[in-house]
Amino acid sequence: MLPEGFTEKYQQLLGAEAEPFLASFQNQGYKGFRINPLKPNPQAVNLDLTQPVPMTQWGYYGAVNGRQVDHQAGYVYSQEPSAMLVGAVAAPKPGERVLDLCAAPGGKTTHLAGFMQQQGLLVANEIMPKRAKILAENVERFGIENAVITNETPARLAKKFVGYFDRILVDAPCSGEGMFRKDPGAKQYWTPDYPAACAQRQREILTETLKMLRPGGELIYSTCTFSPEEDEQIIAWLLQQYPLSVVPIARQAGMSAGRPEWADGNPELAGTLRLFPHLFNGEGHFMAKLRLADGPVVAANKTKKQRKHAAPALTKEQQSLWQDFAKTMLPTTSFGHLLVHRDHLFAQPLAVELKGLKVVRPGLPLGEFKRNRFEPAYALALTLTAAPQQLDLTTAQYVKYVHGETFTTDAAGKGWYLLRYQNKSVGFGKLTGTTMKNFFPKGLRFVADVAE
Ligand SMILES: C[S@@+](CC[C@H](N)C(=O)[O-])C[C@H]1O[C@@H](n2cnc3c(N)ncnc32)[C@H](O)[C@@H]1O
Repeated sequence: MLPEGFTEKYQQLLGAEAEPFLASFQNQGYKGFRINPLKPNPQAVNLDLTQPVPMTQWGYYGAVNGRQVDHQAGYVYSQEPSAMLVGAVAAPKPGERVLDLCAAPGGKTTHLAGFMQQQGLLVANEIMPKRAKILAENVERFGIENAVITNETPARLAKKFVGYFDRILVDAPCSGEGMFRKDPGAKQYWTPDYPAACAQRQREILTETLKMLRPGGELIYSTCTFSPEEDEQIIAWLLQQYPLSVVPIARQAGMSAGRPEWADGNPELAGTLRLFPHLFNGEGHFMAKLRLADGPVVAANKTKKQRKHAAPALTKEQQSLWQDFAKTMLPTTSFGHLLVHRDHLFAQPLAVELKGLKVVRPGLPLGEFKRNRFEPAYALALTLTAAPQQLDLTTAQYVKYVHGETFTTDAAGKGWYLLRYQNKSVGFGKLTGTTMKNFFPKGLRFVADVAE
């Protein structure tokens, strides 16, 4: 059942089209997934790749099994098909400075990273601590090297990153009307006043966002709701408040233009994109792309520019432990800016000043210094395609590994091994004699489903 007031609202807005629109809520939704272009042979997955999602380079219709190696090794991300168009519209270029402001659980972040090809800086932020942790796990799984993950409010980020980003995605918290079919729980919050309350929060978020966008940069705004208050009316407000212009989004069959008449009539609004579930094989979504005019940075007086950043140096001992590991285990030893935080070693793609911010991960985790040894991070393993010392696991060994068990092997060497299964890097192990010690992260252990 749809919430009271919802049906009447859309009957009024959509007229004759309301009937098929409302009827679509009775149908089953669509499942989708994206393959990961950051991995070698991204197509090498045990999934059907015959039904691509239109306009998305790496998106397909179908369901992912979270207990199989394709998921564990970060070859796939399960994502609702309409949501994939947001990343496709944002399409950052390698080398850009990109902010994904409302990023958890990471559907768009992982998509943006695919475009960036490990080059430039991707700051993925999430305000809710628990969700930020899930975001970090997905970034890790996807093997993303150039991401910094923060757990901040937009206002606090805006103080640090004045006019800094080339591209910002605001996948805004919204009334979620487009998810009523996929997630019936989303209906419970809806009242006729809810969209206006969400719109107020969206304007607050966007006010901070604009301070962080460089002149000439692009803002991508998206919601998973149909409500004009949170969609066209937000874009109309942005166009009134700031020197922004709409970059029209190309449409394919089943995709609809934004409705200027649902806001202030500004014809530019027709360049935004709507996805309706009765016209497109996916859930409800709205997205817009806006360009900030060249000129001064939009910023409040009290904000500070990013300062030159001196990363905390490694001690001599740390340097030698890291170099010993890198020399024997890594194909390259150039990892951007190295920094140590509480005995953990990270590589930052660009030197970024994060002092005072709640940081979940300041760059790619490389490992941890423990007494007189270095223990490599799981995240590092998932970025590697090969290592001088590596072992192809049998199915039985893989099952044991992701379950957290040791296993025996007759491999000849000793010490760290990059473990691989079905040609995918799945983690690190450490060989002593014939026993491979398990370094699969405790919190991620699972019972693998290896039945094909
Ligand atoms: C639509 S979801 C993001 C989905 C994500 N982009 C993805 O593709 O996986 C919106 C996010 O905004 C966060 N959020 C809620 N209130 C916020 C606020 N005031 N400022 C910034 N983010 C907020 C929510 O916790 C939520 O994770």
